[in-house]
Amino acid sequence: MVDWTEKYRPSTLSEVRGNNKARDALAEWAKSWDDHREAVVVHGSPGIGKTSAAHALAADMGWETVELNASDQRTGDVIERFAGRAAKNATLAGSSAGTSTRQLVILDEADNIHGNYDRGGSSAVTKLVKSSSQPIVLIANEFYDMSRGLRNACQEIEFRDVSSRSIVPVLRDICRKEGVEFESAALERIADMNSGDLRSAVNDLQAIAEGRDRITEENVVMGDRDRSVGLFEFLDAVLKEKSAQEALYTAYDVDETPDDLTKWIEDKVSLVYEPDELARAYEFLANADKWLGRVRASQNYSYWRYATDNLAAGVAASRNRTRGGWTRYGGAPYRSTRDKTRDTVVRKIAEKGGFSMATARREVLPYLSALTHHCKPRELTVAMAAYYEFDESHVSYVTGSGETTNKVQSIVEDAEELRAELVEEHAGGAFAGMENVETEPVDDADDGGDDVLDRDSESDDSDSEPAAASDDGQSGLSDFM
Ligand SMILES: Nc1ncnc2c1ncn2[C@@H]1O[C@H](COP(=O)(O)OP(=O)(O)OP(=O)(O)O)[C@@H](O)[C@H]1O
Repeated sequence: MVDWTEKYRPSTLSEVRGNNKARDALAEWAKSWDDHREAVVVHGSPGIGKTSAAHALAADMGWETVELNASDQRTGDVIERFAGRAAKNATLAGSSAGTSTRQLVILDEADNIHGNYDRGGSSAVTKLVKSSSQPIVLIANEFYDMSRGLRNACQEIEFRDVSSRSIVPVLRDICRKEGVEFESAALERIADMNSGDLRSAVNDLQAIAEGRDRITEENVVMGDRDRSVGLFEFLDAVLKEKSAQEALYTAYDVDETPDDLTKWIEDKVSLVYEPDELARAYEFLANADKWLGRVRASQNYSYWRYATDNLAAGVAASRNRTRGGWTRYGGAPYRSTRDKTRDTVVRKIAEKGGFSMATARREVLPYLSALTHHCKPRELTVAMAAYYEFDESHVSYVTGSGETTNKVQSIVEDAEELRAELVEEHAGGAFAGMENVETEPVDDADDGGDDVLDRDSESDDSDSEPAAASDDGQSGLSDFM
């Protein structure tokens, strides 16, 4: 059981489907590199073949590759040394072999440099790009998230989402190689469902084909998706009962984020799986962790999809057989203090706004973080803390500031005052109403002691059902400024 997106990664540019023009431009860039010596940015949505194209290009040109991931490296300094060394090695190798072997430097997540590098990272990369003695391909989702200096220093090639028409032949080739029969309509449907993202189309195909030697259009249709699923039903689906495809769909119906689902599966899989199954499952979990890491580094939540593919379909496909019976799954998996703080913050946001946990986490939290980065503007940070009743640890989590700073403490104090004033002013009104909504203790995440969740308490677990918003629960921070 191997990951088909890896197994069928294009090995030459001609196997990269769709984007013919962009592909030709990339080949042309490489062939003429000696004349212009510029780096190139390849940008476009996740899963459409940018990284594959860079590797395939190197293979076609007979170049070595060095891959750097922007979010892995702490400082621009590291890149400079790393790429400098790569360049030097290449020169040495080239001169000793009497040929000019090139090393293609592939810098992934180039749109994510300022966020994750220490100060100066972006300019260090720009400097590297300008002075490199080796060709560099930068990969990015968002061209305009790169600094202007960096953009100006590079050629630019855009990859567009891959059309269904181009996705279908990729799926067809894989089916033939895997000996899976198919109805054309089934492959067309998979292509359509994945709107331009080849990685997720291939993942879907693998989940659907698991345990089948023929796939029909009917197999592709999602069942009843309009229900919510509890954690233990999800664990049973993945670890014991369901096909890879059904396990994947079940994962979409649990109101938990992929980080939490991954932790649950990691924690419980060994209660059910035998050693050979476990070994395969851990590989998929490692993949899921990789995608979660990319979400954290880039705040690009489209990667969640790939994490879910791995943690649900991949882990389910790692089983040799289905199992029945009842499993004592026990308590919630270990979570760090930071995880618990995050969960409390997300829950408070979900409750105040009437959002699902996933929406609070994916859409609202990043937005609040961006608005109040390092507690600026202060007034807005105070208003936010008042509205959501955040304490110091919550404010510092959201704003990315140190918890014990006087700044955070004084913000929380002011927030408490503001809240008291507003409650008084609006006595009987919306704010006071919210006060009532909040009286029930909804979160036990911060005390660390009683996280234990068992089957009996699952149904009254307040996690999955955020309290309804009060009348104007969605009215926004500006109302309190
Ligand atoms: N254009 C394509 N032709 C053939 N296969 C593709 C193509 N695009 C993606 N794939 C499949 O999807 C997988 C992921 O592609 P790749 O890593 O190149 O995407 P990407 O655009 O670099 O995405 P990301 O920005 O998420 O890294 C490949 O291993 C391959 O299986």
